[in-house]
Amino acid sequence: MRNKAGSYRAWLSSITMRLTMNIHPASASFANNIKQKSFIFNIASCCGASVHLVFIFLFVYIEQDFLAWFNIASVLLWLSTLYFNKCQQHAISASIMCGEIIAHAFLATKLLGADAGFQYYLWPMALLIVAVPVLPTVSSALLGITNMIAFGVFSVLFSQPIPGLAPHYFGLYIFNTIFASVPFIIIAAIARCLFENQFLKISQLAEHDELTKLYNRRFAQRLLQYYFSRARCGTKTFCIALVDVDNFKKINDELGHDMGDEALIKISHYLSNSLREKDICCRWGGEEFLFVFPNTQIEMIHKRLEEICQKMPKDVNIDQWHTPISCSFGLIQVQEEETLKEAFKRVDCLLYQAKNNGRYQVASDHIQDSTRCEEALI
Ligand SMILES: Nc1nc2c(ncn2[C@@H]2O[C@H](COP(=O)(O)OP(=O)(O)OP(=O)(O)O)[C@@H](O)[C@H]2O)c(=O)[nH]1
Repeated sequence: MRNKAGSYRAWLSSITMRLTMNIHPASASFANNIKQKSFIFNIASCCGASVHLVFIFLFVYIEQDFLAWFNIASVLLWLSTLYFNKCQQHAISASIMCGEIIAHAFLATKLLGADAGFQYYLWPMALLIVAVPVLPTVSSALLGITNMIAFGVFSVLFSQPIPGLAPHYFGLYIFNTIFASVPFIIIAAIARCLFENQFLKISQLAEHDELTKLYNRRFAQRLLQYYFSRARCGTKTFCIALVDVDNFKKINDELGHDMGDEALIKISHYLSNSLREKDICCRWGGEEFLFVFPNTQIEMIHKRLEEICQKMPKDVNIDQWHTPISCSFGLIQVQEEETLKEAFKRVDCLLYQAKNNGRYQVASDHIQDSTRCEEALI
């Protein structure tokens, strides 16, 4: 019972933490976020100020002087939000916009009736406040709900048409529904684009190695799981190769770690550029790389790797380093029913054998047999 209450409290506190969480200024995405918020809010400020400017003429035309004067103040308020956007005070901007929209919807529906449709502006405002993270999640959700409650209340409270306005209702309704729905769609589309963009950037960061820009080990593991599950169905054969730079420690020791990094970048470029488009090159860790060759037979890949291996000392040149740069390769064709662990044991074993036999060569189960290789490990 106590355990249940404890886990409930932990769940509640984790939810509360998430809901009230703000982006920390030290976060890498902070600068990017600020730019995107400013972009959306500047669009909102400009749209808001322009629509309210049009309202002034509209209210003069239908002889609603009080609303026309009110809208002069509204235009100034919306323009003032541009200043707050510039100062990165988006929460203040959002509060001003929200307050103005609620007050405007209240006055316009009270004086002109809900049939004029001025309450529809509460919808895009609710979307803006909830979709763009300028306020903590709880506060923005509460403001969004407030907008929706206001929409319902105004629609019901002021549902009686105002007798003198009957000829204007159709025009006002069309005008308001268009001018309220266009920002709604624009905000939703921008939020979607930004979300997709961020997601892409985060995936790039999560799947790529910082130094070489190749796919990293996390990605490689997911990729292998995918190919192993396909291979288990018996239709698709694939090969994997483990590649290790020979005597890399010497480069680090003699030229320093920074030059070692430079060398790793050049080696990774050479290796990845030597593969076909459908093959995948990942940095497995340190000076080790993993190749995945989908839907391929080992005979062909073996020849290809021999070529890559042979050409490497000529094609990879590092300043101040006159010893030829080379790699050793272990290559296997993954067998049906073989597990990832078993396949890695085999390929690792072949790489070990290539190293043991003098480096700068390809050891493959197409030529070597893996029993001999396992013996070499003992
Ligand atoms: N500069 C740099 N060095 C790295 C990086 N990752 C691993 N290393 C270095 O790579 C070297 C690997 O050394 P070893 O495992 O002894 O292998 P090796 O010298 O290449 O010798 P063999 O593999 O036996 O041919 C170590 O000196 C690591 O510090 C990196 O990201 N940058």
